[in-house]
Amino acid sequence: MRSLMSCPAPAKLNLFLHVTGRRPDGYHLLQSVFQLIDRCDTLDFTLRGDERIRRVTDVPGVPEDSDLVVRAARLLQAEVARRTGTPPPGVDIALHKVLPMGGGLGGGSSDAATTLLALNRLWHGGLSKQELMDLGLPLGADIPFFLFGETAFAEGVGEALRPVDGPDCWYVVIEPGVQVPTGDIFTSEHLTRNTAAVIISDFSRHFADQNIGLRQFGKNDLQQVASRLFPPVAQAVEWLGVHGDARMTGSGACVFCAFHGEEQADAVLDAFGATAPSTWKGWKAKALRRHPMEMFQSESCEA
Ligand SMILES: C[C@@](CO)(OP(=O)(O)O)[C@H](O)COP(=O)(O)OP(=O)(O)OC[C@H]1O[C@@H](n2ccc(N)nc2=O)[C@H](O)[C@@H]1O
Ligand SMILES: Nc1ncnc2c1ncn2[C@@H]1O[C@H](COP(=O)(O)OP(=O)(O)O)[C@@H](O)[C@H]1O
Repeated sequence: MRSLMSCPAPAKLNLFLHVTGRRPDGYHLLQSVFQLIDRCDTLDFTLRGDERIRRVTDVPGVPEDSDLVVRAARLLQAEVARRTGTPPPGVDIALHKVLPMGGGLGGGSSDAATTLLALNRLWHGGLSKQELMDLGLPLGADIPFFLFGETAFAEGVGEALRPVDGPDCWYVVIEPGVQVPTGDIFTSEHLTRNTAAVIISDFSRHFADQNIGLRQFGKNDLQQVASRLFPPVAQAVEWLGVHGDARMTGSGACVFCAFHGEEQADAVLDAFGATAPSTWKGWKAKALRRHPMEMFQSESCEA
């Protein structure tokens, strides 16, 4: 049996990230806007003749069985088997990582979301978008957003999502050569957990105001803690801050800044090549209104 499907897993940026409280189980209540960008991991799926789920590429630091891609595939396989009475065929998954781990770009969650979308189709699973979101949430709080598939205002731990318009722009993103473990940031005694709640129209009004330009909305409450624990994060914010309103995404470590055009982003990357530390990486990406797998059924995956 052979059916090959090649699919993108895009990164996200948190345009702002407020910690507004804490649930009884210790998880933090957030408000954020998630923005998709056109920098992606790629996953190739090949159906097998048996029922095994295998990752066939090496991902340094992530054993096969703990990879979110493998865990997501196994969850869906069990769910489809429960619904149809027959387990769907196994699959070989080749994961080609481009997105850094512990970067705040949601790479692992995006890989898992793409896996759920691709296998739901390959297996004719018939799960709705909401059912896939519910299945993915226990694996990672960012997974529902990638399945939601468009710029979103997020609340709860990131699972309560509403569509919102983000700015149409280019981003320069810096990877400052460190990996930030999300748990270390949320457990810090220095984290503030009481930012006042905003409403979705506060965000929309901010970017509708012509005088604001690309100045960012709100703040990232995790940035101060990450900067303290990982000084290269603060250094990257300072470096990029010379060129615009720079900020960290998610729990870090990556730092980003918005620009109206690709040429401006290119000019910043020229300066980056000349003056930034050699341990950092810098690249540009365009804001995406929608997930590239939205067109999934027709074009963006070659089945
Ligand atoms: C901060 C965000 C913002 O988009 O993204 P990343 O920076 O990871 O991309 C997410 O909320 C990351 O959610 P998620 O991807 O589920 O985080 P995990 O790595 O599973 O969380 C590691 C640990 O952080 C803590 N944690 C996580 C999320 C949250 N809302 N409250 C928490 O307290 C929990 O202790 C959890 O065990
Ligand atoms: N497919 C995967 N890609 C990346 N990381 C993964 C994957 N599966 C599990 N992980 C684990 O999840 C952690 C967080 O990775 P990632 O989602 O890329 O970063 P972040 O949550 O900071 O955006 C990694 O350090 C790794 O241990």
